[in-house]
Amino acid sequence: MIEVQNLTKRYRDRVAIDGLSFTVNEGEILGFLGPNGAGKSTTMKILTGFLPPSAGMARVAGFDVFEQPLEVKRRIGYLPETPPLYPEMTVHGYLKFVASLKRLPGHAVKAEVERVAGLTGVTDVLGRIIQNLSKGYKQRVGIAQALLGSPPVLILDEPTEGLDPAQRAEVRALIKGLAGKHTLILSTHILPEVTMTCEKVLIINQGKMVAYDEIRKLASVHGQAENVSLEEIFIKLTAA
Ligand SMILES: Nc1ncnc2c1ncn2[C@@H]1O[C@H](COP(=O)(O)OP(=O)(O)OP(=O)(O)O)[C@@H](O)[C@H]1O
Repeated sequence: MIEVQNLTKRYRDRVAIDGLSFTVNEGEILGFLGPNGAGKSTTMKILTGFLPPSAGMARVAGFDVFEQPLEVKRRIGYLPETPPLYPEMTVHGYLKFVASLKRLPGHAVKAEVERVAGLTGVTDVLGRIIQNLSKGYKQRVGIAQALLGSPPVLILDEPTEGLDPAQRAEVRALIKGLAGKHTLILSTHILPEVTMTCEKVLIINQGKMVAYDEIRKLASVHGQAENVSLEEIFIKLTAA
C-alpha cells in the first residue's frame, strides 16, 4: 500500500532524509521511530504530498506522491505534528468543513462527523469552540479530521502527544482497532506504545534507516537478551 524507494530530502545543504526504502502492506501498522530531528516528519510530509522529495520515489495505493498528488491525498488521512485546526470554529463546524474539503457527499456528512466524533471521544464537545478545548481534546479533533471519509491510509505524526495516560490508552486502542481496515504509519516517541500497537518498526537516525523489521525479530537481532526492550534497542541504534 505504501512503497518508498531511495527517498532523499535536502533542505539546502542539510540532508534531512537519506536514501530511505521501505514498504507497508495493506492493513499493517508501521511504527516510525527516531530521535528529534531524525527526519520522521519530513518523510511523512513527502508521503502525504506536502513536500517534494529531492530524489527517490514514494507511492501510495499505487499512485506516485509527486506525479499524482491528488489521487494520493484522496486516499490518505493525515495528522501532522501540529493538528491543522481553525481555533475560532466549533468542533462540529470544523469537522463539517474538513468533510466538505474531502468532498464527502452532502447527505453523508452528518453521519460521518458523528461516526468519527464517537470514535475519538469528542461527541460531547462538538458544540464548543476549538480554541477553548484542552490540548488533549484538540489532539482528538485532529485525529477525527484524519479519519473523516475513512481513507485507506492513515499517517499519524505523534497522535498521542499532549494526551493524559487514560486518553493515551483510549487512542492506542482506537489505533489498534484501525489495523486491518486501514494501513497506518504511526510516529511516536513513546516506545511502549509502538510495542503495544505495531507489528513492524522502522527506526531512523540522522535521516538514515538503522532498523526495519518486525519488533519480535529486532529483539533477537539487536539484543543479547531475549526480553530486551524496544527502548534499549532504540538507544543502542540511535546513540551515534
Ligand atoms: N523547512 C526546513 N528547512 C530546513 N531544515 C529543515 C526544515 N524542516 C526540517 N528541517 C531539518 O531536517 C531535519 C529533520 O527534521 P524532521 O522535522 O523531519 O525531524 P523529526 O524526526 O520529525 O523530529 P521531531 O521528532 O523533533 O519532530 C532536522 O535537522 C531539521 O532541522
